[in-house]
Amino acid sequence: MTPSTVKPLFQDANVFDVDPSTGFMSPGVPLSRLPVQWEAWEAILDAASTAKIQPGDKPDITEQEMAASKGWRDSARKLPVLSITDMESTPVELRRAHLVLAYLLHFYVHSLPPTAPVSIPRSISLPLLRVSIILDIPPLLTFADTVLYNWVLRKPSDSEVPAVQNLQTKTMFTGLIDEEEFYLCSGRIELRGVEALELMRATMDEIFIGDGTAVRRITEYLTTMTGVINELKVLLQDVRKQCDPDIYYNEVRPWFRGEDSDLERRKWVFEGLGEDPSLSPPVELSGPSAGQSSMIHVLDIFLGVKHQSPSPDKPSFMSRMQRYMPRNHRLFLDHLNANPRPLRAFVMSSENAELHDAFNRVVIALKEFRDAHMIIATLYILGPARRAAKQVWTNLAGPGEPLKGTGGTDLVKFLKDTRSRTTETIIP
Ligand code: HEM
Repeated sequence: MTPSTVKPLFQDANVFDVDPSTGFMSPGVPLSRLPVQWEAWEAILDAASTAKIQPGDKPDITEQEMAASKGWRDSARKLPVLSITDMESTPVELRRAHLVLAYLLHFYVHSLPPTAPVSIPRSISLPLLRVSIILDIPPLLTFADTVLYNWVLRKPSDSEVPAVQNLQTKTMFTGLIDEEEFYLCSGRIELRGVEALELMRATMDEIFIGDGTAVRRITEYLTTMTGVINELKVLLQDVRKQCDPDIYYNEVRPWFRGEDSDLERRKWVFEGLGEDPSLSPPVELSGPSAGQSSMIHVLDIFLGVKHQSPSPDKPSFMSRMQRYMPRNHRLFLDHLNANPRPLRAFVMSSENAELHDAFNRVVIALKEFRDAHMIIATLYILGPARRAAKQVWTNLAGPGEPLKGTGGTDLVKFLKDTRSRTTETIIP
């Protein structure tokens, strides 16, 4: 294959909804309220926040709080099934609709008493299933809903690219700064990562040229990228500044559980599903995880980090998480994966010591990002789980079984594995 016959991989990034300024984040401020036709959804979502609906398995939940939840759920159940026909060709409305309906779904399911059957009313289930089919993502809360399409500007700005510190979260379960900072930490990483995307694009272009000048330029790009990934690590560690681990674990995280993390292993029933032949039951429902961040997946693909599944007949967690990404971002990852000239092979065949070093330093930076991430996961999940009077996660797992992540993973083993896979990418 000659350079002239090969189309650079990143050339059509826009086609995949990867914006040159905001990367995987919405290219402009996302729609913050649906048009009046769907105001009933927005209004009932506001009502959940105003009534301060609490998780049904909150250890010290009061009679009053249970009554408020029940009142809210009754109102949600009484809503009419609104048609989505008029938004079908308007992606920004579809995305906001998915977000609003998914928050409603999680409010509904997780405010139920812990042993009540999970039966999602038609008013929520039918439009959510329909919107999800068009968007080609599962009908529950995803990373895109909580982060990519869930922000406004803190202060008005003329700049096309929002400054990382100028983001504010739009929709939340608790309204707590801890929840907001949990989302914004990821949002800042997405925005800061845009430079890494640009460096990847430039690197791929140079690989297609492949001469001595290209090797020198790639070495420079990789060196810059190491600095960017180090900054992503700092942004991750900064979550500790305003997100308290116990508040996160006890008050925010319970809202995120998917069907596969349900404490009572209840099946989620989507009412009305059988009355519309175009709908089929969801296959798998994992809660939102930053494991759905395309940014980290792109870095893995670019560097050649290969994640493996614990069993050969099951997809790896990372490939499973791609099902939860916006469809075009998933296609972008497939496109990059099909790269006929991967960077790692190019570096190995170049036999250039400086390029080797620069490549390995990027891999080490990503490994160090994962080291920091493990410390964060320990601080925000393992620590509070041990401290919690009622250890919900260990209850789920049963005595002697490992602690589970939001995506249903054996948390510690899984995070150690992804880190090992990163280390294995270093060129000896
Ligand atoms: C307080 C902050 C965070 C906590 C408590 C946390 C926790 C976790 C947990 C428990 C998992 C296991 C998978 C699951 O079941 O969901 C996970 C995976 C993952 N998280 Fe986080 N996370 C945090 C922030 C972030 C951020 C900001 C990012 C980057 C945008 C990130 C990226 C990932 C990735 C890529 C995975 C897949 C495993 C890997 O690549 O190593 N996380 N996280």
